[in-house]
Amino acid sequence: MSEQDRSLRTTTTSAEIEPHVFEGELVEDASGISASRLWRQFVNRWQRSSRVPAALKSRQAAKQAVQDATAFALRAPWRFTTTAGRGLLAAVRGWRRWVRVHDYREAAEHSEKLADKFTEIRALTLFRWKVTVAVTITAAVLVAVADLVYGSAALWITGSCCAVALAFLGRRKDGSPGRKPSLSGPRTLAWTMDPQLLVDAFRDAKLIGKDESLRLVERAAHDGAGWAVTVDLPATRKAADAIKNREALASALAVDEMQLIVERVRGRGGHAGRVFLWIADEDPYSGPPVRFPLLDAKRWDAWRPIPFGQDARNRRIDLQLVWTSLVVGAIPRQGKTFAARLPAAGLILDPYTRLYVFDGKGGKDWEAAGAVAHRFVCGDELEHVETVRDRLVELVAEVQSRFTKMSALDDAVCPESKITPGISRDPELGMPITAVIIDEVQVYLENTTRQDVGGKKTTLGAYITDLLAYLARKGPAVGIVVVLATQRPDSNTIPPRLRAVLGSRFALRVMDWRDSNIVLGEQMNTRGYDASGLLPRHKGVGILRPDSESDTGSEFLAVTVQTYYMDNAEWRSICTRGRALRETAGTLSGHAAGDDSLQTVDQSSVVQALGSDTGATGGWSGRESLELTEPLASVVNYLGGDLDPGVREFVPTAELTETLDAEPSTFAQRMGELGCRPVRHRVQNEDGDTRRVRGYLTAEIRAAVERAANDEISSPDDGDSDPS
Ligand SMILES: Nc1ncnc2c1ncn2[C@@H]1O[C@H](COP(=O)(O)OP(=O)(O)OP(=O)(O)O)[C@@H](O)[C@H]1O
Repeated sequence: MSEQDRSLRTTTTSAEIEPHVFEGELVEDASGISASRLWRQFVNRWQRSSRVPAALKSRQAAKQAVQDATAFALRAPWRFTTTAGRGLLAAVRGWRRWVRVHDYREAAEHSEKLADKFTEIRALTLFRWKVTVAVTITAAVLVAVADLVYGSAALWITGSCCAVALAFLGRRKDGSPGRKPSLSGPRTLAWTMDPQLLVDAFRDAKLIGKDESLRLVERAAHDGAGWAVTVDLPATRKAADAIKNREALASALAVDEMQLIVERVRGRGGHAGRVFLWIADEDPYSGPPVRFPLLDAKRWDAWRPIPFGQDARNRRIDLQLVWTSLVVGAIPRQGKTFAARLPAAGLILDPYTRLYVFDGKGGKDWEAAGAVAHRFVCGDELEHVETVRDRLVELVAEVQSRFTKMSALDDAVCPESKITPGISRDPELGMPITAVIIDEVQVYLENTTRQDVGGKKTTLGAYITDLLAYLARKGPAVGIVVVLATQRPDSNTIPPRLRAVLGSRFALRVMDWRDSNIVLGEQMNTRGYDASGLLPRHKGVGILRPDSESDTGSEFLAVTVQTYYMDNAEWRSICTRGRALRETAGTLSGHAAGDDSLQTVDQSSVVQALGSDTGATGGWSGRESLELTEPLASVVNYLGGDLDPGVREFVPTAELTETLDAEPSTFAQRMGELGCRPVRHRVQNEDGDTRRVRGYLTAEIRAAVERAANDEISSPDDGDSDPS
């Protein structure tokens, strides 16, 4: 058989056999394979199992685990203690929130119903305190009993259980590393429940130091439309500073400063460090205007304080007019005219009162007063300004004649050389309470028409200023009341010589603190009273500084007042009523009675009166025309004739600062800049004792004025610049 045949056969054979060969697996010997296979399977599963701890999966991991376990064991006591401590803190905090009914209170605060819920909250707080005390006592008794029965083991077990529970409570949770930051909720009233917050607020406002605290004289209580609390400051702190820093305190308490009233508690039960706080629930001046109470009065007595407005706590604020004068200052449209018409209305309703009404605006605002006024001028033309001047000259002459008349009166009728209600109503004496009411007084004070007064050249405006200053200074004793309103309360419009003698001040909103100080008095902004901070929407709201010298001098330095509201129709009806009252009493006179004739007046005696008092002519006070700088101008104005050589040698600093209402250190500094140095001088008091006081020699003041005349003193700026 050939090679080819063999190959063909093989091919053929294999082709024949192939269909009978099946797929198969090569199987090793069974006994040798299974043990190693099982081990590998086990190792495989052990390594991959998530249930087997990593530390047991490799030798290296086990070593690391042992190291970690050792470290953990060493750190465990410390960690347990801190965790339990954290738990204790959390527990105390939780208990505090619970016992103070925090959740309920917050809900009430959010819905602004805290005031309504106050009693409920207080009752619940008390109840929870009782529960706390009961639980504490019970727990203590149980532990004591357990200790007696089972020995100290019971204490250890209880302590351990508590520690574990606290540790559990204080454990760190993912995403809560330590204290949770919280969004601040309304903190406005939180202090009412927690006095500590009040202490914090005083600290934040820098009214007390870090280590100082407050003493709560009375717990916070809801009073009217706000919360009231009385506190005692630490011994080194003054209530006046709290009043001064009202804004900072308002910020610390998270309220608008308009809502916060800070008052010093005076008189019985009060002292220099006792502060009364009242926080209004909402803007106290946002409500509707309050009706003027005298609208319903048939008549009024000018000697009685006249209702003027309400403070934030809705307390009525009255204005005493007899013995004093009033200036109202504000930017336009804030309620100046409306405010000035309130005292005018009170005076109109007294038929024994005589009125001089001058309206520099010339509108309808005062028109109705023409029916009742003894003298009435409405307009800003030169003829009007001249008429105002003539009427004031007439009145100055009358003041002189009243003094003469009063000096001749019997002691029984006139005991104190001051007008009395009896004198003012006696038709035979002819000395009724006489009010000079001038709206937009700047129209008259700023008139620059040249005027010759007693041979001295001056302006019409300056002359009117002198006349008004005389009336405001000398007039109150004989029943003259000056009420001025101006929309330009700057130092050029109301010169210091006039400003210094105006007793009561009312500042509605003004442009800045300087203007506010011009109306309210020097340094008033640094004492916490700044009318530039009043809001434009608060029409008729202003800061009232009543005359501290008047007999009814109030206990507060100044107060924010919302004036009563009297619309034009009501004002007209008051004027009509005033006229009817005068007709009945037979006191209708002058313009209202159709008599506008000018009285003949001895001009030279008027000039002389002004010269010896306000200094329009001659005398040392006449040096005001030099445009003296402050405070020299006010000093010269105040001392007047006392500055003449040989009259008065020395004037105490305290007298000047008190009279001029100046801050002593600033006053001394400015006087020093003007070359006046204080000296110590012996003065005799009323008891005849002598003592040494600081003050100024009038010769020094004269010298400073002389230097001003010689232009040795720089600027004539008499602005109320405030160092603050
Ligand atoms: N007590 C008040 N309560 C509410 N609104 C008031 C009060 N007083 C005045 N107003 C309102 O303020 C507005 C301005 O008042 P007023 O005319 O007295 O301002 P003014 O300061 O005299 O303005 P001007 O300088 O232009 O004369 C008035 O229209 C009045 O409605």
